[in-house]
Amino acid sequence: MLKTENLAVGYHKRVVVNNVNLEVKEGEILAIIGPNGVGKSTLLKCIATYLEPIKGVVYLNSNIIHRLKPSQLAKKMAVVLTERVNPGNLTGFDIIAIGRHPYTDLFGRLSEKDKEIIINSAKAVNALHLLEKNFLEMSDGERQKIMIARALAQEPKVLILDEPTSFLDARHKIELTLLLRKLAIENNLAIVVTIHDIELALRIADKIALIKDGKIIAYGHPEDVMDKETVNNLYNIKNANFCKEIGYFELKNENTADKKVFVVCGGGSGANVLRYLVKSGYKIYCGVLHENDIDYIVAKTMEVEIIKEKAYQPISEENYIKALNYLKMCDVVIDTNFPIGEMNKLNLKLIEEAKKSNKKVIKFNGSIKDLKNQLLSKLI
Ligand SMILES: Nc1ncnc2c1ncn2[C@@H]1O[C@H](COP(=O)(O)OP(=O)(O)OP(=O)(O)O)[C@@H](O)[C@H]1O
Repeated sequence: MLKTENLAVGYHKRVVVNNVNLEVKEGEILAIIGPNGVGKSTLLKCIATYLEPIKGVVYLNSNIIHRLKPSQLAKKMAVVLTERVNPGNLTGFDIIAIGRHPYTDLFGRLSEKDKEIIINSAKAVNALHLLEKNFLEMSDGERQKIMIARALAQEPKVLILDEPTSFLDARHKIELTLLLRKLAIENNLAIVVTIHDIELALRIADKIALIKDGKIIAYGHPEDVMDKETVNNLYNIKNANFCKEIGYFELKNENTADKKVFVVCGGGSGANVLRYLVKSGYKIYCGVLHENDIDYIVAKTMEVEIIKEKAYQPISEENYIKALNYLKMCDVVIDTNFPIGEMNKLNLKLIEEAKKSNKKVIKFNGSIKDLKNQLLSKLI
């Protein structure tokens, strides 16, 4: 459907992104990701024909897109840019109606069919209630919906969006990304979108292109492309790690509080405790964790000291001894109500050992507030 071939984009012959070879088909979402200023919008503007390529070609089906007449292109491609627009005293309906311009007569008169399409476009983005509302009186999320409805009213095959989530709160971000997914599937649209939120990108995109240093450094299915090294390298991240399995960032465990905490966890009982401790700067040691355990994945992403056990294997005596040595080094032990089964009953023994040797043991009751107070009282 839409394809770039050896494309170089930029301004006044200064190349910003070189050698771009991307493709997006009907029903697919391609997300373009990268740090500020790398050229995501420039690439998008070239694909949308607002900029001529410095080199290479953009194809829409088999047509060279920059050779299509604007009137031909408007029926095939719609573009939603980031810039906040000030259209004057227009309602939601009026703005969406602009999307019908490629189809209306010289005087811009709307037919009954045009009106029906405008209403259906508003419906598709859940914005029927905004048709009568003045655009200038809408919230950012409402405006974004209307701008997308305007694009839909063009009845395009390709939808190009530049940072559509940038002004939106968490709920509207999720709503909008789900909407894009729905549009790709139900309207069979090919969607190209730049997006800063890589956690959302991972969840909605079929393909992802990562831009850095003037080129595409990775391209493919997000699940394949976005591993810790690639994402950390993309953003030069030093104090956090991207977790491929879960698709989000965790802060790294850096010992700034000069206190060592031993956490016995498993099956997710420790994830929030670990997050709190990392934020607070404690040096963290974990008991033995199975390598397929959710707490293992979280702790590993944080670069916490862990003793790893093979999946589905009972904890070995050797690992138990290692854990005991860690435990001795720590100022306090946290028991997170981890699940105790045959596989990890030695972790329970660790808690007993800690109590026997008069270590300070905190039983986590689910409240981080209580944990904080107990830590403060036990560690002073
Ligand atoms: N109209 C222009 N003329 C000349 N240079 C420009 C123009 N617009 C952008 N640039 C430059 O091109 C480079 C890429 O900018 P672009 O806006 O494409 O980056 P971006 O990846 O979209 O950034 P952001 O994430 O901050 O939106 C930057 O160095 C920018 O200064």
